Amino acid sequence: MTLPRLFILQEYLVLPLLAWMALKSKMAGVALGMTIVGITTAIMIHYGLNPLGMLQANLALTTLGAYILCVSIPMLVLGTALDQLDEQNAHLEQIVSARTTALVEANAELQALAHHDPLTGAANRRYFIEETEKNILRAQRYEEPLCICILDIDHFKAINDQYGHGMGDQVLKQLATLCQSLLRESDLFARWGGEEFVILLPGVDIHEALQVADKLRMAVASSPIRFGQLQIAVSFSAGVAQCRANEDLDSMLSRADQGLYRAKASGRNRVLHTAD
Ligand SMILES: Nc1nc2c(ncn2[C@@H]2O[C@H](COP(=O)(O)OP(=O)(O)OP(=O)(O)O)[C@@H](O)[C@H]2O)c(=O)[nH]1
Repeated sequence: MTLPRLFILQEYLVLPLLAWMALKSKMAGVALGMTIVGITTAIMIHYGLNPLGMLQANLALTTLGAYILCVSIPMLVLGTALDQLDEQNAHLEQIVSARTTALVEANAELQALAHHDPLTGAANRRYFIEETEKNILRAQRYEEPLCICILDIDHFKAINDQYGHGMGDQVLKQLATLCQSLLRESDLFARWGGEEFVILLPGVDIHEALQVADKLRMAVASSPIRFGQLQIAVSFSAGVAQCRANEDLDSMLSRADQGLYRAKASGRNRVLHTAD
């Protein structure tokens, strides 16, 4: 039996279906689509429902074979191209993701460089100023105590002159590491410049700040700095100031500096605050 030409499975009507399957499932879709078309048409031919409008089954099967060959080649090309496109997209996504990770890491490194002193690893002057100014405003608003401390290594020039800059750098590094290990997480230890360091002590009044600074002073004085075969004793002098109402960082630094000056003048290796 031959189906009326209008109602039979028109070969070109199958093409949009195959193209759709190729787009959806790429090569797998093309293979599945061609299999469904081939099997369905072969079964129809077997039962005499000749979808290709031919009376002779063997002629219809030959035509089906040729049809499948003609349709499958462009569909396979399409499926392969889409598969390759997918692979390229996945590869591009990998590259973008790797570059994004590298950028995030580089950004974190830049942030660390922008906030830290390269020699000692302590916070740098700029970061200290930013953080301390914020903390001063907060402390004044909530009427909480806050102190800063300036410490300066004693006779540092003599250390450089006598043992060389390598030893001088080692002193700076080891002193910074030791002091940081003795401070709270909420404190901020920073290199102000040269052999001078500053400490932000939030939530701490002048009595506690003097105690903290003295604890650091004693620890430094009793921990000789080792560099190669050399071992030397180091000390520092420090000045401390507690934040007053409406006072800014410059004023606090200047008062702490007066304490430091007095500590140096009265023999070094001590911690003092301003007399006023
Ligand atoms: N090794 C080294 N030396 C530095 C660095 N920055 C500054 N200095 C040296 O630190 C020395 C500071 O000397 P001074 O300001 O005279 O102070 P001091 O010798 O410690 O004297 P007092 O503070 O009065 O006890 C100078 O010789 C600087 O060259 C650094 O990063 N590494």
